[in-house]
Amino acid sequence: MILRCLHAVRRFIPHCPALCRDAVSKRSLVKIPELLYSARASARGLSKMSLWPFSVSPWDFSQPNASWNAEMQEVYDRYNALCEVKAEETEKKPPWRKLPSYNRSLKYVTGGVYLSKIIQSKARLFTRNLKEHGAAFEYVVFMNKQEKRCVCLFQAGHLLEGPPGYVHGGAIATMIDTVTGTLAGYLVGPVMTANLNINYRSPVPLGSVVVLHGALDRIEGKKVFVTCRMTSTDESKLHTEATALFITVGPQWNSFEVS
Ligand SMILES: CCCCCCCCCCCCCC(=O)SCCNC(=O)CCNC(=O)[C@H](O)C(C)(C)COP(=O)(O)OP(=O)(O)OC[C@H]1O[C@@H](n2cnc3c(N)ncnc32)[C@H](O)[C@@H]1OP(=O)(O)O
Repeated sequence: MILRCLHAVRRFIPHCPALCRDAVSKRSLVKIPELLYSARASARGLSKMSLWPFSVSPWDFSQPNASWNAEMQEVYDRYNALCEVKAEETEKKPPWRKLPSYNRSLKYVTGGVYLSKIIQSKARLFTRNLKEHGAAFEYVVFMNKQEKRCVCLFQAGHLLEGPPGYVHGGAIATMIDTVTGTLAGYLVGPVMTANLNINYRSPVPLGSVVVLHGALDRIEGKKVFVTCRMTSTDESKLHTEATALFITVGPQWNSFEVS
């Protein structure tokens, strides 16, 4: 009976969040304790989590979940606490802000006049296209707009293997592109990656937690230069260094053609 109701609700909510999709499967009943665990894991996260399966608000993938290991949770708590610290007495907003993360970054951008509606509706952000927690990219970005920098906590899941036991270089590049692109986009609006240069210094063990430190280098007209370092959580070990160039793209972005 419950499942029939859930199916009926689903039919009338075409774009319900992942949780709602989960809720209509029998497996979802197994996932409910996991959600409650997540909620307990972060009391702060609880206020922002949607435990109500029929919510039409988009699912925020950067909330703590049961797949996070103790290190990920500990570093998250540390940065999350900064989001409530005001810079000065006179400062209204704290300098740090946790960014939400959805599985469509720009749901209503057409992506091109010839992109079919089916492709559009099925399109998902590359780093957020798995329902299984912890399998691939578990990450959360904290932004400091005043200092024009951000940090990203990244726990690399088992599906990101490259060399045995270590994270694939392409997965690392994906995270660097995501973090630097998010920073550039946050500061100047829509951008496209024009150039990404990466030096891999030491391999990242699968399942480990690392921190990506993104910083604005400079802006020259349409060009936005960003640097990124990937380190261990205590910053004692450098895994990767990178520079990225983004080009600001205006409203014409909507009219890109897909050949
Ligand atoms: C708030 C935000 C939240 C976001 C959440 C989402 C998270 C996800 C974030 C994920 C993020 C993922 C993001 C992704 O993955 S984006 C996907 C990967 N990137 C692409 O597919 C981009 C493909 N390329 C292009 O579309 C164009 O070439 C672009 C748009 C990049 C430039 O266009 P165009 O070619 O028409 O350029 P222009 O004529 O206006 O030139 C302007 C200036 O730029 C200089 N230039 C150009 N190219 C290069 C180059 N390669 N090296 C050095 N310089 C270069 C150029 O010389 C000129 O300089 P100047 O003569 O003025 O000095």
